[in-house]
Parts: sequence; structure tokens; C-alpha cells
Amino acid sequence: MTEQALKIPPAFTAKGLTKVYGEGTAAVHALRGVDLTIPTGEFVVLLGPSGSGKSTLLNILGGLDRPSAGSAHFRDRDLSAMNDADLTRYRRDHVGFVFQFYNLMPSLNARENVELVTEIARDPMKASDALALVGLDRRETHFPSEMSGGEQQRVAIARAVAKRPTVLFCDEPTGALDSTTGRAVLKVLTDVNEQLGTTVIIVTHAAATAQLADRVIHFADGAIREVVLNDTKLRAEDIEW
Ligand SMILES: Nc1ncnc2c1ncn2[C@@H]1O[C@H](COP(=O)(O)OP(=O)(O)OP(=O)(O)O)[C@@H](O)[C@H]1O
Repeated sequence: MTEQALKIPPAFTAKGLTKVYGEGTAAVHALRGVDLTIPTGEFVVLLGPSGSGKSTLLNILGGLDRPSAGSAHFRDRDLSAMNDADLTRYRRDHVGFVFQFYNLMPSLNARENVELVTEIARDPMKASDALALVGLDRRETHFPSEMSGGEQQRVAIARAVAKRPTVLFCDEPTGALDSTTGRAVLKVLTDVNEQLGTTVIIVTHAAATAQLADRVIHFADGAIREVVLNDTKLRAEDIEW
């Protein structure tokens, strides 16, 4: 890591982060006191068995959910202390989301799907520039039904990055895709990380994705089991699926 990177405050720090769903005998301990730091600009992959708490962590860091105890800071701001309006503003100004199923509007073409965001964002890219970034500049007027799963996911990524988010959260972004298409989507995510400097945090079962990461966080049973820093990152084209 460069000296300059060391001076930039981390994107996220969590201390004793705890999430319990339900109460009493029905209580589910989704996060059991997680401590973590995610440096700004990193490409981070969260791996772990189903139910180990990965999505719960993503939802808290993304301002979609609140912890039961502990703290989660975005830069110097305590997300756990924010009210609903503050969290909405935080998500609007700083956060992009990409999910397994692309959640595109079927009646809108690719450009119009991206414009849903660019029309309300503060300092957005042009929708056409966002689509060019994901390699879909020639598909602007195509509707979701006219595109493959990988292309639809790239539109979803264009929509998420068009508002120039500080952080891009991806929950199983390749979960519905075959390996070739998955690689193409991962290539787009690494491009976003490298070209825009966006911090990218991916939850996935596709362990191969870890080969692209600066930091791999292994989850088990609501806790971090291991954090691995990659000295060498592979290019998306070269990962073994
Ligand atoms: N809204 C909810 N109400 C009750 N329990 C929940 C809720 N959301 C998640 N859980 C539980 O919390 C635990 C952690 O779930 P989470 O979705 O974070 O795991 P995960 O590691 O992302 O799993 P997967 O890989 O299957 O998506 C699981 O036992 C899950 O059933």
C-alpha cells in the first residue's frame, strides 16, 4: 500500500458489530461482535458459508439495516447512530448496490434504466458514459428482455456507478451467471475499482472471486474467521473459476 493510501481514512471501521434477529428462543445471532477495517479504494471479497452473516454485514455497512450493538463507521460517521433520514442521505450520496437479480425495469431500455438514477443524483455521469464504462455503449436502446443475464447485470452496475458512489456493494453479483459471463461482470467491477477509485465490497459464494481482491474476509458463524491480504491480484480474465 502506498504512503498516500495510508493517509486516507478507512472507508469503514466496525467495532463489536452485533446483529440479533428476533428474540428469546427464536433469536438468530447473525453477527457476533465483528471488528473490521476496510481501507478506502480496496476491492474486498467476503466469503463464508450460507447463513454466516455476510449479507447482514453488507446491509449494515450499506445503511440498509442497523446493528443491535457495536458500531460501524463510514469514515468518521457512525452509521449506527444515524436516523432514517441520515441513512437515506448516506445511501443516496455514497452508496451503490448491485444484487444477484438485476432489478431492472423491464419497460425501460438500458439508458432509461440508468437515467432513473442519473436524474436524481447530485453529480452523476452521463448515462451513456456509465454504459460505455461497462462496455454496453452500443446497447443503450435495448430492453432487458433483449439482453443476456451478464449484459443485464452490467446495466445494473452502470446504474449503480452512474451516481459516482464512494462505495459499491455487490451481493452475489455473479450468482445467476455462468463462469464466462461471471468473469465479464467481475472485469467490469475491477474496472470500476481501478478507474473510478470506488471501494468495492462483494459478498459471494464464487470463491474464485477472491483471486481479484486486495482483501478477502472469511466469515463463519457470524464472525470473521480470517482476513487474507493478496500480494498479487489476478485479472478477471485469468481467474480459475
Ligand atoms: N430479517 C431476518 N430475520 C431473521 N433472521 C434473519 C434475517 N436476515 C438474516 N437472518 C438470519 O441471519 C443469519 C445470517 O444471514 P445472512 O443473510 O447475513 O447470511 P449470509 O452469510 O449472507 O448467507 P447466504 O450466503 O446464504 O446469503 C442467517 O441465519 C439468517 O437466517
